[in-house]
Amino acid sequence: MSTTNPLLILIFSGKRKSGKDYVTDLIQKRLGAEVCCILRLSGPLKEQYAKEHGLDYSELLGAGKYKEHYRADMIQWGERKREQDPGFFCRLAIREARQPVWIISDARRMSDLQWFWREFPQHCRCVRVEASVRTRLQRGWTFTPGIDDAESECGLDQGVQFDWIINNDGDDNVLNEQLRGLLALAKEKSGDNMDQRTVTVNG
Ligand SMILES: Nc1ncnc2c1ncn2[C@@H]1O[C@H](COP(=O)(O)OP(=O)(O)O)[C@@H](O)[C@H]1O
Ligand SMILES: C[C@@](O)(CCOP(=O)(O)OP(=O)(O)O)CC(=O)O
Repeated sequence: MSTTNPLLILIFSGKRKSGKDYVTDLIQKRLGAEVCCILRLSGPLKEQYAKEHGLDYSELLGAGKYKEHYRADMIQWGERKREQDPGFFCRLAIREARQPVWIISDARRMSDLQWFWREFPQHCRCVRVEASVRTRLQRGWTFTPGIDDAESECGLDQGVQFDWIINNDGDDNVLNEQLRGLLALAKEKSGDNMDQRTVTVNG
């Protein structure tokens, strides 16, 4: 499989409603869509799951009850797929990425991190988005047994050396201040030599 070689891969994880989408959207706005793309591992997962089960993919992408109705089964289905092929969703997620900076907005499992580190050892950085339970509750989160205490939500709670931990409880000023280092690195990398950015992904 041929793809375009990234210069930086920012791999984001965090609990539900910690603000991963909010923070990654903000970073993409700062860098511009030609420089930075947002890739979701859950995108191809939902697409394949919908195909195999005769479901509505666009409804699964939404934030409504439809996705929640299928979430537990989707998690289990995705885990079975990953057991057979740990890179399955990672490869699908990056297939159309052309920008120099990639944001993976929803890493959940060690196998996802390991796949990226193995394929792109020079380019990966891990970022954790954190928000308090109180903030997450205000954003509409409710604890769901079988989901919030399972690997899908807790798989990266331990054992990862994060390059940045972003606290997302405050206002945009607090957030912007914490993103300075990360944005500076992305600008530095994407300003680097952008030649020879074609690579073959095997795993
Ligand atoms: N710093 C913030 N300021 C204002 N609203 C935020 C902030 N972070 C997240 N939100 C809001 O909280 C909700 C959950 O955030 P989201 O990014 O979807 O979380 P996650 O992707 O981690 O589940 C969204 O409605 C989002 O707009
Ligand atoms: C089956 C999932 O991929 C569903 C993920 O759906 P979203 O990516 O929409 O996640 P939330 O922000 O938590 O609502 C989870 C997994 O185990 O891979």
